[in-house]
Amino acid sequence: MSQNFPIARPGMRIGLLGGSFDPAHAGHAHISRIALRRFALDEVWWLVSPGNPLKPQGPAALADRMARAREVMPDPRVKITDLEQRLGTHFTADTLNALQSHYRGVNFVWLMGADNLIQIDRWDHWRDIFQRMPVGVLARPGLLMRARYSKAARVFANAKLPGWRSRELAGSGAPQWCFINMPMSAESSTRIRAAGEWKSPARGA
Ligand SMILES: Nc1ncnc2c1ncn2[C@@H]1O[C@H](COP(=O)(O)OP(=O)(O)OP(=O)(O)O)[C@@H](O)[C@H]1O
Ligand SMILES: O=C(O)c1ccc[n+]([C@@H]2O[C@H](COP(=O)([O-])O)[C@@H](O)[C@H]2O)c1
Repeated sequence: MSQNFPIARPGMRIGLLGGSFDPAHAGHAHISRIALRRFALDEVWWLVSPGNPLKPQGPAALADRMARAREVMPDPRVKITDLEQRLGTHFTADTLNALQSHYRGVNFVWLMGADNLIQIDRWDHWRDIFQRMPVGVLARPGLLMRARYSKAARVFANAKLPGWRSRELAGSGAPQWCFINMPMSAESSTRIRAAGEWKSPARGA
């Protein structure tokens, strides 16, 4: 299954940012750059998903979302991938399992915005995600308190690494997670779609 899979050497520190990217925007680019620096990562891989299992309306065509993502994020340290499509996985826990099996010895970190920390307890096998690899959470406007008191934050309270130790996260075992409070971007795909600024020929149901 290695055809067209990005290359990664054992020991590399790679952040995985999963998302619909429908479309990709400056907020994704912003948190990727912050994650590279604050978690001392070698690379960030965007996992442009075939579709979020919790969203009833399918996203725009994968090829269109990939093309837009490449325009938005030309930084060579950030790889735009359709790995979930290639792996045939839909749930994040399955994707991370498959990637760890394929890339033995690579230090992966699951990255997500604060909105997803708030709702991750609705994801399939969500505790396994925290048990499997370190998790880096990036602040999103207006969500600080809800994120702090979210179920996931409470369940894994003892595994929280303080922000000033963020550079240790990628090399640490799991469960371990870290919340980064930084200058935030208010951009969202919802706003861009609502403004009619993103049109894709194919949109799934
Ligand atoms: N402005 C932002 N600040 C912090 N995190 C963000 C931001 N935009 C997106 N993210 C995070 O990036 C990942 C992928 O996001 P996604 O593709 O769903 O974009 P979105 O703008 O949240 O989309 P939508 O508005 O359709 O929900 C998620 O973990 C999300 O929390
Ligand atoms: O595994 C799940 O149950 C699950 C449920 C909802 C969302 N996710 C993942 O969370 C990431 C963010 O999704 P989205 O649609 O908010 O960009 C993306 O990689 C999704 O596949 C995963």
